[in-house]
Amino acid sequence: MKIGFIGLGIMGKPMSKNLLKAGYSLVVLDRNQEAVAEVVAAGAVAAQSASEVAGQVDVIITMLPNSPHVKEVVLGEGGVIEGAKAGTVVIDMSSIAPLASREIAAALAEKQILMLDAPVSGGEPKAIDGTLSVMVGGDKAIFDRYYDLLKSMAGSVVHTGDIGAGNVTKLANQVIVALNIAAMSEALVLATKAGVDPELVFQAIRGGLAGSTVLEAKAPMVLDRNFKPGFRIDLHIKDLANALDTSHGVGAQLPLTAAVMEMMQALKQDDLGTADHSALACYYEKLAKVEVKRH
Ligand SMILES: NC(=O)c1ccc[n+]([C@@H]2O[C@H](COP(=O)([O-])OP(=O)(O)OC[C@H]3O[C@@H](n4cnc5c(N)ncnc54)[C@H](O)[C@@H]3O)[C@@H](O)[C@H]2O)c1
Ligand SMILES: O=C(O)[C@H](O)CO
Repeated sequence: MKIGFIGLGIMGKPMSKNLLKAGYSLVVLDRNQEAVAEVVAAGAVAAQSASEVAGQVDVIITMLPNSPHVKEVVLGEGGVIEGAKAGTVVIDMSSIAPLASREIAAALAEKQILMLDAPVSGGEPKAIDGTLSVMVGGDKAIFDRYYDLLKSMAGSVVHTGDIGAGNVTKLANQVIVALNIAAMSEALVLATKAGVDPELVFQAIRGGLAGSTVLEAKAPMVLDRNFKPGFRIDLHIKDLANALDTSHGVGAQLPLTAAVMEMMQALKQDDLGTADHSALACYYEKLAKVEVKRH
């Protein structure tokens, strides 16, 4: 099967390489020509525009930063909608606003182009290993048809409802991840300030009830002072903004999410927007005038 893949960033590059390894033929596009060259060297063919990608394939995967990027690439001038024939399927794996997914799907439906929203969790390490968690919204029959394709990049692929449900699920994921990193940061700063080695605290608690995937992935980054993304604070601000917007629309209250959003915005003001979201620890460190690190 020939697949289009648009967006070869931190996540899209390893995901596209896993599709090549699984035997799919790929037509790829990104603004970053270095990323394109790397995936072409692994066996893909490059295209010059999204409409050119769409003209050569039956399925197009997008892995772009946010709603405006997906709208531009799919519906804009030279976009997917201009090159795709009726029956083509767009699988948007970016994390975008659920409302935007529904709007893009409705515009595509006017040309009989189908869509799934299929955002992912697991970060760069799981994108490389092909063990991402994929959460999918859209027609169940289309989900079933493309389950194997998605599974070749993932450890789990779960259909959570109609179009937009994938991104609602991803917002729930992002709330949990943000609050977990905040809790971890708060705890490690407390221990450090109280004179206990944070590395020993991590070793002591990781097997207990406080242990988590977030603690395993992010505590070592804080202890090593390694804030290379990973997942940028800027992108997490985007997700929390989408979560807060969605919560207002549906009448849910997210007081902890709102608090962590303010912390992330303060870090962006301190020029940490491009740092990994584990740099949330720096917010607490600044308040407590202490640094969490291995002794
Ligand atoms: N990084 C993570 O750990 C992670 C994990 C899960 C989900 N996500 C989500 O996945 C999506 C992608 O994240 P990422 O970290 O790979 O971002 P990234 O910024 O590394 O990659 C985005 C890519 O899209 C390309 N791009 C942007 N606009 C384009 C356009 N108009 N035409 C062609 N290419 C264009 C960029 O050049 C870049 O290579 C985001 O929605 C993010 O929230 C990221
Ligand atoms: O779940 C994840 O992979 C991170 O929170 C980035 O989206």
